[in-house]
Amino acid sequence: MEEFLSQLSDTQREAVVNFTGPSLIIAGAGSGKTRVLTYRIAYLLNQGVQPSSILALTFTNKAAKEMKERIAVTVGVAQSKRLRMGTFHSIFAQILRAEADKLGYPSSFTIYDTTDVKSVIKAIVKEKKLDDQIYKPGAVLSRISSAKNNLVTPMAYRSNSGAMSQDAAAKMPMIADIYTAYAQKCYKSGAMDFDDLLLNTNILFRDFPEVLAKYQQLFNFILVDEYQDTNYSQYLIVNKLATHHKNICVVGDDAQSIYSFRGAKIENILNFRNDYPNYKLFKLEQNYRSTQNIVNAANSLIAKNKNQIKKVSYSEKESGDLIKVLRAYTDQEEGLMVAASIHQTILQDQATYQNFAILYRTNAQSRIFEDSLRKKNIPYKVYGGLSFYQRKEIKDLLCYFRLVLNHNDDEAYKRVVNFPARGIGETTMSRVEAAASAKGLSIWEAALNIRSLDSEVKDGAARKLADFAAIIKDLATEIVTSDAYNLALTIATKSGVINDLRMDKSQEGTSKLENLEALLNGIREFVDEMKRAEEPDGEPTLDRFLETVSLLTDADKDKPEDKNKVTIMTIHSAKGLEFKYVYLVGLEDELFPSRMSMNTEQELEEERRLFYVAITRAERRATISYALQRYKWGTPATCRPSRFLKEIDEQFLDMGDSDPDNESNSLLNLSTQNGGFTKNYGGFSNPYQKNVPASPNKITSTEVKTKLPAGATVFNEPIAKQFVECAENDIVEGVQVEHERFGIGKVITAEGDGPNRKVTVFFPAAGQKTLLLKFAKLKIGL
Ligand SMILES: Nc1ncnc2c1ncn2[C@@H]1O[C@H](COP(=O)(O)OP(=O)(O)OP(=O)(O)O)[C@@H](O)[C@H]1O
Repeated sequence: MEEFLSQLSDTQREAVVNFTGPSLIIAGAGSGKTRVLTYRIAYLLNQGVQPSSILALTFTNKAAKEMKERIAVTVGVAQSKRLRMGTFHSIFAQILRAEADKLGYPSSFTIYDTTDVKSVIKAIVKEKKLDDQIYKPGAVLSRISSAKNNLVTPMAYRSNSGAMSQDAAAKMPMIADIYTAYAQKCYKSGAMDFDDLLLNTNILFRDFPEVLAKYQQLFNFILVDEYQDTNYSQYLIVNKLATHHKNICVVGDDAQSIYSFRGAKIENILNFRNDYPNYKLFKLEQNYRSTQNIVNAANSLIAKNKNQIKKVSYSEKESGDLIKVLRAYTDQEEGLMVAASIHQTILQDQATYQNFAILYRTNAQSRIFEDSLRKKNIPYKVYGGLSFYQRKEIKDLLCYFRLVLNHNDDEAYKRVVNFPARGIGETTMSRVEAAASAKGLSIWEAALNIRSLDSEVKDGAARKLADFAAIIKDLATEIVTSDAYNLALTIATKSGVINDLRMDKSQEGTSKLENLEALLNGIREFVDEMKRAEEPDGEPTLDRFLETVSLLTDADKDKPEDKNKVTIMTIHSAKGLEFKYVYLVGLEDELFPSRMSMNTEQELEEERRLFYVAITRAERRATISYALQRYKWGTPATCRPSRFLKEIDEQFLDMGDSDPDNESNSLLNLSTQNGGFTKNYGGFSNPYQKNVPASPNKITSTEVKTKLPAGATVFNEPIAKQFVECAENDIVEGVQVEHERFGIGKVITAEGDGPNRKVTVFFPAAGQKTLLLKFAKLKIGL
């Protein structure tokens, strides 16, 4: 024990050994809060505290797993495996399963993912004959989710004047109706969405004091990581559970609160002192991750936020490199510059791919970086893309699993009833759905009695529905005797899914079959792992597996084969992670800070916190980039460097290459008169005003200037003396070309033959264009 305590600083050790009563650990970025939490738990176990009486709530399942593994090394697996440790959603899903009957749910309730939720909402909007252009599933979902996270039930919603007037202002006055119908549909389907897991836990604790008392007694020590990003619903659960023993320890950094759009309330951490007046405060201020320049730059920016708990974050590491700012003329060029810089760093520093992360504000920015990394043969992984479990064939089979376990799951029923094809058409299904809605039944129940509910359904169709039900019922008989893997395999076979894909000999069919195999292998691993771990609270059942899949967060989806790759992700997903080299890209106003979050000071403060999180992910070097022109809806638009650039103390920045007098780093060496890049910079002064090319002839992006001035250079090479006609295949990557309208440019890619040859050219005066040589007459430069 002494040995691991010696791995902590004095302040960290204090935060570990003072484990009774309420504790607030305010931890700056990189100050070792994960280490402190892990050791605090290990310390508790070492003091003889029962593992089952410790509840530790983390932000991702991956974080919980890693912490458990570290604890196991210190105190042994026997102890660590009995800890209640995981995300809010996974821990309370388990508690809800154990207590489901009290709320009228089956213990095998389904957890609806976002796709399911949106599909339910779509069906309701259709049923109610509302305008689907106004009541878009995403917008409706966000209203419902926000209501749930503030514990506003459908009944309370109508009398909540704030919510109602907000809906009226957004021209969506029917949200209350949709919310009510949505809650009813989920209930009769025996399904909960993510927000329900928290809302229903609160309802359970409110309506069943004896249940609350049981868990209050049980959880003697409660620890919450990333407390700054808890929402109201989570806050209440924690507070209720802690009232008995009051051994509550929350860890967080108000400067890293970045989830207000999901209902997170920074007030939770700011108000801890009021909730527990006799709390102990521990401030972890030394950053062990980053160099001094990185920490100081981050501090200089976050200091602009008014709303924060005072702390001094410092690093005792070397001062390190200044934060390099890359200025690109276009988004395309930004991609190339970042890829080139990664390539160069790998060679210079002997770094490996996994040391790098490219962080951006919105997912849509990923494509450009994917393209540029691919061109340089740099392997990468994108977080937050379409997950394996959302692929059609995988989701189909998962829906079979769900339906077998919970026949009332409407979304699963609709998805698989006619897959593989069973001749159950849309007409039959819309009749079944209408009957179910009219009678308040699930689709399963309505389908079983369809002839008596809707006499127009033909005997043949009713028989097919009955045959389908027989298959599902037959599969359900296997639940008790089979583990997850055997049950999954039986379902995949008897449902006809595997056979259907086997018949499809196309490449796509083969790859779908391989995906199914991967899913089944995954289930086998899950079973083996659970058996090995001898988890006390559960058998390796299929519903357990489904729950694990439903509650995966992006961070949990990392695959072993993706280990040594550059990571491309949003800043939100980068929370809690660290990389030697971080590229923070797209630092332009309206992109970062986002256009959606520039309206109030609070919104801007959250964007600033996002920037703080991003920069503090870097251990050794942080690089920032921005482009002066970016494609928006198919047309190039000029951009203005982010206001945050101006807010960072200049002394920590290296503006070197983005100086117009010294543009050697830029792949483009444009003359000062090039069209499309001029912009009113709104009087910004240093650090980047000096980088904006002076532009005597103001040309807007729509005015294309086709001729470059004599002596101008393109791509750091002199412009060809003359341009002549040539064969299509002579136009290859790297050559200079001239286009009638767009002027002179350089070929970036070329593919295909003869007149069908397709080329992508960057024209300094007109941006990037993809042209078919059949139509575009290009001359080649000599
Ligand atoms: N006492 C210490 N001595 C040396 N290194 C430490 C110490 N404490 C933590 N570290 C290291 O510092 C880095 C940051 O620690 P950790 O990830 O726990 O920070 P954090 O507070 O969770 O960061 P963030 O909130 O920014 O995600 C890790 O690489 C960790 O190993």
